[in-house]
Amino acid sequence: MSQFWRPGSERPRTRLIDDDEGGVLFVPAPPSSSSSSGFGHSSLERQRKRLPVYKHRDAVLYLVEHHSTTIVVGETGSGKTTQIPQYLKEAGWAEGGRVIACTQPRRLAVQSVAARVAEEMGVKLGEEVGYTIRFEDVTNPGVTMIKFLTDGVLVREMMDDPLLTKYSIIMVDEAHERSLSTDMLLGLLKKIQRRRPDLRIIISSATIEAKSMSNFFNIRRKSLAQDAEDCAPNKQPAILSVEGKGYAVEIHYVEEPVSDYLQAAVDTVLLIHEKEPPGDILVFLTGQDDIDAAVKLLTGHGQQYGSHYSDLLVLPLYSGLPRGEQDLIFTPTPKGKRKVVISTNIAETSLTLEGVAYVVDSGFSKQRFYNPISDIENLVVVPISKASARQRAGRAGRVQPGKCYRLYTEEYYLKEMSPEGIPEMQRSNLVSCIIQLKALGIDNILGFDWIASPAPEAMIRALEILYSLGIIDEDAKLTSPTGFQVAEIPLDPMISKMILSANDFGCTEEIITIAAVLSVQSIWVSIRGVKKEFDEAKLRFAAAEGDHVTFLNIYRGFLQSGKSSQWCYKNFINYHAMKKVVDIKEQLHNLMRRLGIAVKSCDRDMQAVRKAIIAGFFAHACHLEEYSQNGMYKTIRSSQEVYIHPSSVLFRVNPKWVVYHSLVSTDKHYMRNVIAIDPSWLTEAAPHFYQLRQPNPIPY
Ligand SMILES: Nc1ncnc2c1ncn2[C@@H]1O[C@H](COP(=O)(O)OP(=O)(O)OP(=O)(O)O)[C@@H](O)[C@H]1O
Repeated sequence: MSQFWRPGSERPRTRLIDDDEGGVLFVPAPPSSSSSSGFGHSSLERQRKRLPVYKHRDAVLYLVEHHSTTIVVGETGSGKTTQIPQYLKEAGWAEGGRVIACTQPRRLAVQSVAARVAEEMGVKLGEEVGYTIRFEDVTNPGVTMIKFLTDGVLVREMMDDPLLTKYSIIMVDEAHERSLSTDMLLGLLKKIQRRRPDLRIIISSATIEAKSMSNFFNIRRKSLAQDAEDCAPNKQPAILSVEGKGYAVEIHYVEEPVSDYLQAAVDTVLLIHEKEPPGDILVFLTGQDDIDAAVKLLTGHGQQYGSHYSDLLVLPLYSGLPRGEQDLIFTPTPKGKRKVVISTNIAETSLTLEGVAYVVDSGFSKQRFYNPISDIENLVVVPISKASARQRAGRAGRVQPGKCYRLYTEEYYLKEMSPEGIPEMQRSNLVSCIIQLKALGIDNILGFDWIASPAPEAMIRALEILYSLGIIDEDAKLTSPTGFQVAEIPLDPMISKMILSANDFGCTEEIITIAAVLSVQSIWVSIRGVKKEFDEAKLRFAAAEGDHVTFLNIYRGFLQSGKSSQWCYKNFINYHAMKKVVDIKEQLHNLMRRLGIAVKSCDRDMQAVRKAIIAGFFAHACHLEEYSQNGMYKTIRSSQEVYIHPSSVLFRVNPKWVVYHSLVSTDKHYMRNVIAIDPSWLTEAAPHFYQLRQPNPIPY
């Protein structure tokens, strides 16, 4: 603790938010504002007019009218996301049944921003303002004028409507995040623009490199005369810089690098609580493990040191957290309490948490890195970029002045931190992305107009996997019907292939249940301090075949209980997750109907179920090392050392042959959701794959 600056304990080295050249971008705070919720429409109207973007309303509308693409760069909290869609609606861009779309990389942001805009417009969410995320559509076709959605959902919509004809304007928000779907979307939108001169695109962010984005969208004109004839807008992108920001955010840096960012974050929270005036705290850590540890330390502190610290209301936030628990971060902080939200970078962009006055930034995040040689995706803790650091600081100062405590030195920030992160496209498994592009008729994936090209090795590996699954043929074209059907299912291609194969084994009913469970993060609720009871509850459902069959037992139990929340509570099962499973299953049912596949049950023939799982996941087969004392397996495909995850019902059971759903890597590679198999089923399901991959036959 002593090695870093203590807030309030000595004179802080304070910087106002500065740009990379050290110039001060601080703009005096507007007159004090009140919080929104519970306030009347006119108060919200006043708040809207105080936002920096309001002064640029006419400029936004002018540029959008006259340019195919407009790039809007404006400080965090300046009002881009919530205001621009409303200006466009007011200017008539949603008339005649047209819709204004605004995409976000994250589901949580989609939901919260849509709710805010509906509130500002005084309408019910799901009517004039709605949102769509995977498996959740809160819109009313024909009524919804402003629609928030994830960029992934918009790409998927193109399968039914390749030119996205219902949209007059598509605003790609937080484009700096460069998620896989954002990059795909940008390339696709550029293609659509050529066919739809009426479509307008807005790219917005606080931290985007506007010039390179503008170069990407700079479509060469046919000729000025031709343009005039087409009444086409100017194809050269316009760049609008929204000057000004909401409230001041003081940035504090540590004097010396910290050796343990988790402990430093906890200490900083305690010091803020001790020394600083009321205001909630938002802490950025890397993942669930870190977050759980910090929650434990902070709540433990409260119990140990009494009333002052027990004023802290500590809440975790990560994508795997059930919806009900995520929603707690938006509820007003009870009087006399200070909320501490400990989050992954899920809260880094777009979110406004009303009470937050302090941000603690660890300087790290967890990112996926895919290794195409081993076909393993690792979650790695890496330093964040400057763009992320500025976004994190921007979560303070939205409804009141704020402070951001960076747990790294100013010198590090200025001299060593990279300006932007690596686009997800260049560190991801590309299987899903390739299927989607192929389904949209883009066969030459390498020749696609990427804003940053993906690695050729990852591309080759993805094509190999798709070929082995029978989703593409020798010419790398989608197979019919399998390839086209897989593309229709909004799930990982291996799961989609498993669902389609279930038809051959007469167990589609069971397999779509399993697919639905695999689509929610976790159906268990693990409560600290009751491990024994939790393990006992798990055992009540455990199936010798493995986790997937265990899920079927739980699902059956839930239905037999009449979908009771009490039953869930008693069995440590997450009620919200189970409701979601029922909902997703229903949607998969409808999808099967659309694909002309009858949903049949195999009536507890678990061999059929396991064979269907293998049809999708044969590439994830592993064999227990013969003399292994510690449950070490090797993947058949690349001889990687892997272990069964302790959360699996097969943990310590260690069947000889298994197939897993996914790997998580911490100190070791752990298999999550594991099923025991007979090795002969592998060659039965994928003889081509095992001949190709396995020069020495599998040792039966
Ligand atoms: N849920 C909310 N409650 C209270 N105020 C809100 C809420 N959402 C937005 N605001 C207010 O509107 C302002 C603008 O938010 P908006 O999300 O439009 O900004 P932005 O420029 O898109 O920021 P970012 O780049 O961080 O996403 C916030 O700074 C805040 O003052």
